[in-house]
Formats: sequence, structure tokens, C-alpha cells
Amino acid sequence: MIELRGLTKHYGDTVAVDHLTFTVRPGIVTGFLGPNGAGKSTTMRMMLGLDNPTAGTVRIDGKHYRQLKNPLTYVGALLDAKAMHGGRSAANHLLCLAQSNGIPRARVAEVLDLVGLASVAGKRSKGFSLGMGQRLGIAAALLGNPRVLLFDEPVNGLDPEGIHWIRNLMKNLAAQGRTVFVSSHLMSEMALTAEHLVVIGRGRLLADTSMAEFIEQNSRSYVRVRSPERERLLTMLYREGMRVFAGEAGALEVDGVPAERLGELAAAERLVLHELSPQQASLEEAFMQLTAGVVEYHARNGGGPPPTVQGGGPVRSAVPQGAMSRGPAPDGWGTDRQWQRKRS
Ligand SMILES: Nc1ncnc2c1ncn2[C@@H]1O[C@H](COP(=O)(O)OP(=O)(O)OP(=O)(O)O)[C@@H](O)[C@H]1O
Repeated sequence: MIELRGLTKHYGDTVAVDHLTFTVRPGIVTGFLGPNGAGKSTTMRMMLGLDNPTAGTVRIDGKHYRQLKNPLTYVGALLDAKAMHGGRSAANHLLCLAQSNGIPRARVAEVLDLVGLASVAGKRSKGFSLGMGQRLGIAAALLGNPRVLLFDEPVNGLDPEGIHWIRNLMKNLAAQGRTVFVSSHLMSEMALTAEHLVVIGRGRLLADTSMAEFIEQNSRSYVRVRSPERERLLTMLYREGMRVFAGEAGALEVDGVPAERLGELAAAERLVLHELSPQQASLEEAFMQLTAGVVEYHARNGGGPPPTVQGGGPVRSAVPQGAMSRGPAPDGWGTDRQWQRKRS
């Protein structure tokens, strides 16, 4: 278990981490999300005693990292895969770590085999590809068979097979009762791996919740409905007082009504439907929605006009009364103001 209480880090005038309080529990993979510069790496460095907090505490199984004897047997971490002595062979690199932490040398061959690097054990790591370096970093994290594992961007540089492998590895480690805390910018990957999420923005805690709740609370669910008789469908939806948005390819998106009710209404009107499908936003949409106001670094759109809804675009005129376009798709980390207004 990892416990943070009021954890704070200032670099001069920059507040990198701002009174973070949360607990990372064993038995599940906890994802750590935040826009660039949110303070994720700084938080992880403080967990490992590599940076001193300005205020607050972080404890690993009740102890400060520096109080741990043979720390690699308590905590394994992959922070910066390139931060290793490139002149040493993979096996030697691990052997040095094992010797300084009282870990039997036989464990070196075991972890090299586990990460798929047994055949290059004698090769110098400076010749390694990014993906191989990442695997070696993971081998080092696993070396001491630790109860707590921290991974900062573990899938960086890995090929699809490697990504699949690390996803299963993290889930298996958690299933064995270990504490697994992982940061990633790959939302689709995080959605497949993590059960619980901690989200920060500008150093502050924005969410500490299960994946399912996070998506439900920070995104919109709706029903997509398509009919060859779109105008009749719209008239019916408006008559029923429903909130309707223009979707892709002539579809309509209806908020706050179950698909069953829409189907029954359409049947009563003898209205043909070509689609009636409940939709739930992705983790990426939920993340962008939550962090829209705390993004440190905004990308420009290349000076062009803002993007429109995929395949759709504003069709307000074709959608009378209660219906409206969802407007531009989120820009960079999300500026879908219309959506925000609608939700508030
Ligand atoms: N050694 C340092 N000296 C000064 N400022 C720093 C230092 N390390 C981090 N910062 C600043 O602290 C803030 C948080 O940075 P950090 O690297 O922890 O964010 P992050 O969430 O890991 O970002 P990314 O997703 O881009 O890796 C940023 O504003 C960064 O510029």
C-alpha cells in the first residue's frame, strides 16, 4: 500500500505537487493520469525518496522509502528506462542491483527470461532499442519480487506484442495481491489495464475513483438513433421534450432517456429505425472533460479552423427546437465548451 498525506513539492515558484492525499491499494492496478506537467513523475520520485517533499508525507507499507532495508525487495520501479549504466551488459546491470539489495544472483536469469531478454543477457544495454531498454527496466523492477510496483509510462517504445505482455503482467502482479501504480498517456491502454484511477492536474487531486465511476461521472452517455424519416423522428423527440444533438451521418443523439423507451415511442409512431444504440464515452473523453481547465501546455491547431464533429458538423438549422449540435470536437486536451455548458 502507498499512502500520500498532503504531499507537496515546490521548485522555486513552481508548485509541481500540491497537497496530494490518496492511497494506492493492493490487489488492483491503479492508473495515474494527468496532462503533461501535472506532477505525475514528481509524485513518483517522491514515493521513491528521489525527491524530498516540501511538505507532507508518503509511506510505503507504513514506512518512508529511505527506512526500507533492501528497498528493491519492497518496491520495484520503472521511472526512466534510459537511466542505467549503458556500458554494462543487461545481466551485469541486474547483478549489481541484486548484490546491493541482498537478492540471490539466480534471480537475474529468472527476470531476464521473464521479460524476454535472456538471449541478449550478455549484450551492453547502450545498444538496446527503446523497447528493449524498457524491458530491462521492468526486469530491474521485478528483481526483488517486491510487493509494490511503480511504472511510469511502461509501454513507451514497446511494440503491440510488448504492450499486450506488460498489460497482462501488471494485471497478474495485482492479482497476486501486489500494489501496482502505473502512469500512462495511452488512455485506451489505461482503460484496459487499470481498475482504479487517480487523476491530477496542476499538482492537485482531481479524481480518486474506480474506472467505471470515473467514466460515468465525467462523460456523457446517450442513445444514438437513426431513421430514414429523420424529420418525423425529430418531431416526436421534441414533442416528448427530449434533449437531442446532431450526431454523425444524420444520426441523432438523445440524452437522458433509455434506449428501450425510445424504441417503444418509435414503435407506437410506426417509425422505422435503422439504429438504436446506447453510447458511453471513452476514458479519453472523460479525461479530457475533467482536465480541460488544468492543462499546462496547449497545442495549436496549425492555425486552421477548429475541427468539427467527425462526419457531422453543426446542423443546428436542420435540427429544430430542442436539438443542437455538439459543436467542435475537443481541441487538444479538450475545449468542448458547449458540452460543458450543457452538462452544467
Ligand atoms: N527538477 C525540476 N526543476 C524545476 N521544475 C521541475 C522539475 N521537475 C519538474 N518540474 C516542474 O514540475 C511540474 C510537474 O512536472 P512533472 O514532470 O512531475 O509532470 P508530469 O505530470 O510527469 O509531466 P509529463 O506527463 O509531461 O511527464 C512541471 O511544471 C515541471 O516543469
